[in-house]
Amino acid sequence: MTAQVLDGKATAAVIKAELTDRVAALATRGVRPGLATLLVGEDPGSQWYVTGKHKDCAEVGIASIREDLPADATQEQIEDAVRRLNDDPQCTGFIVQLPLPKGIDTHRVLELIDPAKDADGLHPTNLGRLVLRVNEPVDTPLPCTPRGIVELLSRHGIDLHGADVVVVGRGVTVGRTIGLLLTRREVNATVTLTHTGTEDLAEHTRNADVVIAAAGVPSVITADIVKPGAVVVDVGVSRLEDPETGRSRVVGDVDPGVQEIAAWVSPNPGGVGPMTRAMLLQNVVEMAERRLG
Ligand SMILES: Nc1nc(=O)c2c([nH]1)NC[C@@H]1CN(c3ccc(C(=O)N[C@@H](CCC(=O)O)C(=O)O)cc3)C=[N+]21
Repeated sequence: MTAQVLDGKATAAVIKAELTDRVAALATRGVRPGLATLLVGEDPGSQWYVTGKHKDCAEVGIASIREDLPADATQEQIEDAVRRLNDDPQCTGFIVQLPLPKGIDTHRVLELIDPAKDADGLHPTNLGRLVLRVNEPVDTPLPCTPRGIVELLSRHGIDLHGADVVVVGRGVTVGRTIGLLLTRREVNATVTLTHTGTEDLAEHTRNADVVIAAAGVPSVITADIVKPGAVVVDVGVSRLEDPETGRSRVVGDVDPGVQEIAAWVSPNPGGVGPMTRAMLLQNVVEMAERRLG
């Protein structure tokens, strides 16, 4: 038996179609959401991601603004760019593409973002509000990858009520924040957060109904440590050089053998990545809707 596919690409397309209608409804009320990206430096991977975000915006009718700074931009120049975007009325939400070059104080840059324009949902104010109001209707932007994972599962009819979820990896963008979404009353999962200090990872994952692998370690989740019939979400992104072609390819945290034992597996690419991008658009649309009240 092979696992069913948690199709992030197809699900993201459905969400983008819904957002297209919401953007059109905003237009009738005179509002055009606008996403800006701030990219520092010439890293090809980062440029590729940013270009993708602008394409996504065009697809749903969101205006997009691109600010690129050279790799040797100073802390002050980067902070000035953030202030400009905070003040730009065309920009209703923006992201600072990470990572920033070495020597830049990333936290200082991110804390300068106007929380009402924080499209990533990673500003300390928004993370704090999420913690404080976790079981109230959330009226702040939410972290895109965790939100995308919860949406990917719910749109495949997977009920997490009472499920034992094991999260692997304690990074800020996924591991540390996803438990906040999964333990909201309307989701009601039980969450265990594991990390490199965990004594026996396998003991945790073998008992899990759902494994969310966000460690960034290729094939850390193998078939022998997954419960038969489990749901496995592959968030990890590692780049490995293919010795035959010399080209780099993306590999996830989930070993292909897991497909023989799990009930559901998210492909990578084609799973969580497209959902993250769709949730960025959703945050931007919601921020624009909130401005109208
Ligand atoms: N401020 C900020 N916000 C981010 O959200 C952010 C960031 N910085 N820095 C980098 C990471 C990475 N990230 C991805 C989003 C989508 C895919 C994605 O859609 N991937 C495709 C293709 C993967 C491929 O072939 O390379 C897929 O999974 O199918 C990947 C990675 C957002 N990030």
